[in-house]
Amino acid sequence: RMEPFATTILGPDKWSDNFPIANGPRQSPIDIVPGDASFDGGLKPLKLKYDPSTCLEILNNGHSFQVTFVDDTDSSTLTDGPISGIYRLKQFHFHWGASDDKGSEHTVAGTKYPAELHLVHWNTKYASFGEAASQPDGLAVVGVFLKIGAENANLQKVLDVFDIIRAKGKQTSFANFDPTTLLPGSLDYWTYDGSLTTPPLLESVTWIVCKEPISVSSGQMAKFRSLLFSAEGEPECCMVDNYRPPQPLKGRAVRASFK
Ligand SMILES: NS(=O)(=O)c1ccc(C(=O)NCc2ccccc2F)cc1
Ligand SMILES: [Zn+2]
Repeated sequence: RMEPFATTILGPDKWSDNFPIANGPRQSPIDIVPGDASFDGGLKPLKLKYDPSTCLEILNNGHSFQVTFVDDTDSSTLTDGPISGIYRLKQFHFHWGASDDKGSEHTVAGTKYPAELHLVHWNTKYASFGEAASQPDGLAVVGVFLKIGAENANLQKVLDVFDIIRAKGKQTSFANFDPTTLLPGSLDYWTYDGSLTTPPLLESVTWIVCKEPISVSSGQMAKFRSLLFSAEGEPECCMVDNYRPPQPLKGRAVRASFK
């Protein structure tokens, strides 16, 4: 059985050697058990306002691919939901498996989805993403599950540039993409206090996980798996299983925005 991130120097089981916070009190992802989540009528609907003109580039960073946004103004923001203040969109990326039966980081009553989208935002009460990332209320990540079904035309716009960013370190300009097109019809969500799911695993994330998945076709999932963990000139290593498994809840409450 291939351990997740087996192809990187440090698999998730070994992250605690260099990042002791890996065994901390608010680590992510988690298994979300809908029956254990408590409905909170005080939770506001998510307000996501994205300006496609802030979309900048797409890059293969060696553990996922990410689409990065210009974040020097409040053009693309997350407000309301479980958070207070204004959080700016920095980037979005995905996690996925070697096969359609795994790949998501969060699970729902033990169910794994083939992939999970993360839209990463930082609290503008801090000066930068880097500073916010070290604060308990610094980041807010919206998670969206991908479920095998109809081909997703909006997602395809991202997959169409994969041949250019196939290897680690490759990047290309990527303009006028609207991440709103990757959101499900319903923005019902679960929320809990967590962390980055890759090193440095900082415990600075308010997680907002949408209940409704978006669709992806099996062929599109194959395209995700055509990316490489390896750089040009290195032995080719397919980018798959770049997900951290669920971590202990350690007494945390998971709240639901819906009944
Ligand atoms: N999978 S996820 O939880 O959504 C996640 C989101 C962002 C990062 C990140 O930006 N890491 C680099 C980084 C970390 C801290 C400070 C600056 C950085 F660039 C890592 C994981
Ligand atoms: Zn992520």
